[in-house]
Amino acid sequence: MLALASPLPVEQVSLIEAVGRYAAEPILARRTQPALPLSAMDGYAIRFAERPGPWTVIGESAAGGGLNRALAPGETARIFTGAPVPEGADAILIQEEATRDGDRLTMSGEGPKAVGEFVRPVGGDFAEGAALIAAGAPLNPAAIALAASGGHATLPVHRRPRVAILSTGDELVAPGEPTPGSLLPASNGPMLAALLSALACAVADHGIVRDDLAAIREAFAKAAETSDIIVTTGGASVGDHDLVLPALKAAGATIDFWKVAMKPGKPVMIARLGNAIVLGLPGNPVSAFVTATLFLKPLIAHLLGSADPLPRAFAGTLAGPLPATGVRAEYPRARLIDGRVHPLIGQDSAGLSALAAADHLVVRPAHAPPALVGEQVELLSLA
Ligand SMILES: Nc1nc2c(c(=O)[nH]1)N[C@H]1C(S)=C(S)[C@@H](COP(=O)(O)OP(=O)(O)OC[C@H]3O[C@@H](n4cnc5c(N)ncnc54)[C@H](O)[C@@H]3O)O[C@H]1N2
Ligand code: MOO
Repeated sequence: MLALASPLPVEQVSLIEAVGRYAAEPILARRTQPALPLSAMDGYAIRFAERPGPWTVIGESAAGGGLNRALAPGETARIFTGAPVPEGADAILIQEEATRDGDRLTMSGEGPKAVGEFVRPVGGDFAEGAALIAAGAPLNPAAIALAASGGHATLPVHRRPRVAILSTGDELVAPGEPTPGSLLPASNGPMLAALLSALACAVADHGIVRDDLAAIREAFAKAAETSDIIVTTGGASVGDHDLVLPALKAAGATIDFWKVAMKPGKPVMIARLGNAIVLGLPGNPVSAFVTATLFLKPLIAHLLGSADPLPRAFAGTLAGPLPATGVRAEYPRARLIDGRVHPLIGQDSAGLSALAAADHLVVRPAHAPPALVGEQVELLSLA
């Protein structure tokens, strides 16, 4: 799926607009941090070899300022956190360990233990020209701070994918509407919109489309004009009213694959329609959620230029048993409590109650024997 499309075009955006995206090229430091040796504490700038004093206080260095001359032997300067350490000083005596009487200062506590104590050296964080953020690395809040500190007000990133959501099914009504007979609220649209709201993308909800070949085909053609990704739910399986595949073909799409040996999620399909990638997700709410987690999220990360778009599994210990698997890999919903994996009751593909209680998916390979309490399993976080 990832090979079907390349990261979207690059744009230069403000730091805050870059959050949640990925660096489109290596971000280099435009300045050295710290640019001068800075104090890490409030106290006095001293020469280490002169402990325990006494020293004569000759002035003050505050953040944003500095002392206007070097310290001579026997001299010290009052200094504050973030202030430049004057020439001639090589350590900071914190004020809790100092006694001052007018201009006379002596050490009353243990004092610094080595030359350089509480002095942040020039370039201790990074030097001008250093690679701060690698191409394809996530621009999380820490990276944004690093870029700002490195002298950047804007960053090169890939454009946000535009994602269209289409819910198919004659049985669906908008959430909150009456549900007489076999009608039911369309929950997949809001679920996908919620999942996407945490990602750097622009979402357009195209609403509910009836189980009608022409209607679905038209909805595809319209969505393809303005979307990088089209996500559908429902109508993906083999029933007479499952029309997403024929509608895609009628719209001129190239089908890349249909059906994956996974449970839930078996009927998932991937296609190309014009410049858009189509993800046909199953209608069952849990199947739609699991396939959105395993396919849609990585696809968005890939289009945003992530160097590492796939979810990363980690190991956990089972607190409850899991049955043998069949021909499909399985992704049972579980809750991690005190470091142990509790599989949830109600693993049906339509069981939203268990899904909402889950914070992890267990990854179970196909043809696996039953997994017993205490056994190690692979986990994917839903956070
Ligand atoms: N004979 C077979 N039948 C089925 C197979 C199969 O291989 N052979 N696969 C099953 C599997 S696995 C799944 S998963 C489902 C997926 O079916 P569809 O993608 O065609 O989904 P629908 O039939 O349209 O709906 C399934 C289910 O989900 C409800 N639904 C649909 N959309 C929504 C929505 N937006 N919000 C809430 N609920 C929704 C729908 O009412 C159905 O109950 O097929 C199996 N069948
Ligand atoms: O794949 Mo379906 O998602 O087993 O219910």
